[in-house]
Amino acid sequence: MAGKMARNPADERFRGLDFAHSPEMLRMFNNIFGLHEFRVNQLEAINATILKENVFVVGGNGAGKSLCYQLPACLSAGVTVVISPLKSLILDQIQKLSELGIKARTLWGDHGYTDAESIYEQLSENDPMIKLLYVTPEKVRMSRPLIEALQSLLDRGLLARFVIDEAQCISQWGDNFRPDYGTLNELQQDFPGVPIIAVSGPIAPHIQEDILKRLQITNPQVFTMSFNRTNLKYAVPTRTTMYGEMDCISWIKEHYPRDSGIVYCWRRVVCEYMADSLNEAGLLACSYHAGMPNRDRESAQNKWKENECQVICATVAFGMGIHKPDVRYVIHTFLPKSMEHYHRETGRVGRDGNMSHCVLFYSDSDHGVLGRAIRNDESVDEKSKDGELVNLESMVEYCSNKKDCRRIQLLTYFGGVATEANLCKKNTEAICDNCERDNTVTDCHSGKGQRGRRLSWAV
Ligand SMILES: Nc1ncnc2c1ncn2[C@@H]1O[C@H](COP(=O)(O)OP(=O)(O)OP(=O)(O)O)[C@@H](O)[C@H]1O
Repeated sequence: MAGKMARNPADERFRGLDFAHSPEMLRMFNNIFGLHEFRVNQLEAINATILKENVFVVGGNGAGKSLCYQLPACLSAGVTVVISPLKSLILDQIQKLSELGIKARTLWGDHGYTDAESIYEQLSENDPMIKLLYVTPEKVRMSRPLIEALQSLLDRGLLARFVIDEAQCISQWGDNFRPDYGTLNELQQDFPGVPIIAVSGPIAPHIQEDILKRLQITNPQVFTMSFNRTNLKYAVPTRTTMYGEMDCISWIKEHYPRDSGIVYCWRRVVCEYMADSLNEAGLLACSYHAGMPNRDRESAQNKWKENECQVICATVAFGMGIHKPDVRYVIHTFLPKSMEHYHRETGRVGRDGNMSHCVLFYSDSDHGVLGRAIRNDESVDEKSKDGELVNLESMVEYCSNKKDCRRIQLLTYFGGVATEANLCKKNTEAICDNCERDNTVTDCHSGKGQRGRRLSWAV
């Protein structure tokens, strides 16, 4: 049942601007958010959310998923509670909302007592000014004062909805690094009648199904937003050395000798080796990984954000919650864990809409090395390992496919709606490596993607 819904396009009931809330919603869309045209399925997801449906929104990076709950939050009476995994993501959102004049606050584990007390006080008012309250999953499950404040909001009819952001963290197939996400299905029993909107980054249909099953959301309306980043140019060249430092140096010097970029490395030690190699070659590089003291990590990140350092050589932990608009390239020097990881990691470039590159330096040997690492990982249970190995196979398939359009391969994998405008040939610049070769543009036209599956063109 859930699987079927995950693939279905938005329900027609939620289309259009004929609802009682539409005029005010449109006014806020234009005047507060400064936006003029809804993106694919955005209006439908917003309407369904305002109409108190349980909603699941899935889409690529920068697709505009946040608006699907931020706009309803402004329009609804009461407080929208957003559960988000990372402080950096939370702070980024709150800053953006403050700039728009929307009152958003956060409570996290180490929040100062006075701030927390003032927030609880505001939540106890008859008509709280706070429209969005951001919390971590740990906080919402463990903090007695917060649970009591939410219960009080519920009793007074002021708990507008729960938003589960970064819902891909719930799946055993994806990022199961936050166990408290796994208990969020209890929200429905603890706060009956409060709608839930789950928001996920790029995930394949089988992972959507897994998340819906785990969250046990009653009758969810599923909306898929775009996975296609038309300004990104994908390529998978062969890696010529073990760590790919020479490949990176010559590629960066040829394409972006001065622009901002990210080089993802497999291990912490490789980040440092890569940064040293790039610096020796005359490129300004910093390393960033969890083994560094906080102070050094922050300093590297700030230097990179301020363009004092051009390339950041990091493990994939880097980038979540960092919205630097002018990142021109992301290079992977090893095989990403899954198509989901790859899509998310490459999603960190080109947020300003300008042409940007996603280069994956691949070696056939990566398959065996990563497969062994997964099998030998004692911290992961056998079932999760099986999921990770299946994910890895999809990634290998993508890298080994030298024929089909990369964009189409990605879209097919994510089960997104492909339109004529999604074709590489429609992008004057951002044509993938496979389409640049002779006969492959014809394959794009035939609509054949990965494993020969056909895409449904909505033209
Ligand atoms: N309808 C729209 N028209 C133009 N810009 C939009 C629209 N909706 C959202 N945006 C803009 O797109 C950018 C990305 O939006 P948002 O942060 O909601 O994306 P997201 O899907 O949550 O991505 P991520 O998962 O990467 O955070 C923002 O700058 C936002 O203002």
